[in-house]
Amino acid sequence: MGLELTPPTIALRDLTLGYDRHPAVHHLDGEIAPGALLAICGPNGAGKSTLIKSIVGIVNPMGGAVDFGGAREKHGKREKIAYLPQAAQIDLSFPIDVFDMAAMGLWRDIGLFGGLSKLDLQKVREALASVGLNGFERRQIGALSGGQAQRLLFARLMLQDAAVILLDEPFSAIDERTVDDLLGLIARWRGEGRTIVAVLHDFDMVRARFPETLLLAREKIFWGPTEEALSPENLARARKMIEAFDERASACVRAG
Ligand SMILES: Nc1ncnc2c1ncn2[C@@H]1O[C@H](COP(=O)(O)OP(=O)(O)OP(=O)(O)O)[C@@H](O)[C@H]1O
Repeated sequence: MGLELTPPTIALRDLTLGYDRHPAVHHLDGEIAPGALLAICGPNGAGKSTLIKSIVGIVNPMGGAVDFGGAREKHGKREKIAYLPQAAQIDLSFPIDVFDMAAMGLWRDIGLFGGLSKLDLQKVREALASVGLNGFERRQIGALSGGQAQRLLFARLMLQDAAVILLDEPFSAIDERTVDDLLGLIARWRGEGRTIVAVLHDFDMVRARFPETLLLAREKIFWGPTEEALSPENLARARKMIEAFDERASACVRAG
């Protein structure tokens, strides 16, 4: 599948994010270059999901901005961002089969009530085949294993044909073979010039596959080459930073 739009530079400018006026991410600056393959790492509660959601536009900044350099509106269309939330936030219990679920990746192009053309049907079949789900087209999604469900979600992402793809812990509770297959897809997307940002906890995988890493612990600990980002010193600083926040949190609870 060719890339219709070149990815924008995504600039985070003094970005502060939070919930109910409690900041979760502080004063973050940095740029995600077009075609970047960026891992976001950090302890639990570091603000990784919150950051991803702010790039998608689900969480609004308390301060600063996520700046697409005016490129979010191009050719009369909103720049497409594909987003895969954490598995726990995805409801796979509704009655729909694998084929129709994957085809939902095309809805921006065909509209909610548009029919699928022959070419669309072909695209869906190809996407399912490329994640190893041929033969599963008419299976209800609730009857898939965790790994098969994740393959399906990757097929749907692929059909969105977005210039920017954001993945929040895409490999938790997924077996090694599925992870390898899905990492292969990510490499293919990168080869097509897409920007890919993934929240990941497996440092070995990040070192092997992701050239650039943002190590986050409520604020930027390091953003740059992965080997440096994940140095023992930076990881220790990230842990300390989160512990400091936890202490403050429990002090507030006691005070309340
Ligand atoms: N909807 C929400 N309402 C209030 N607070 C929230 C909400 N979502 C997240 N938070 C808080 O914001 C902080 C950052 O959470 P976030 O989920 O971004 O961290 P994370 O780095 O993705 O963590 P994990 O690795 O555990 O998924 C945490 O203190 C969390 O409790």
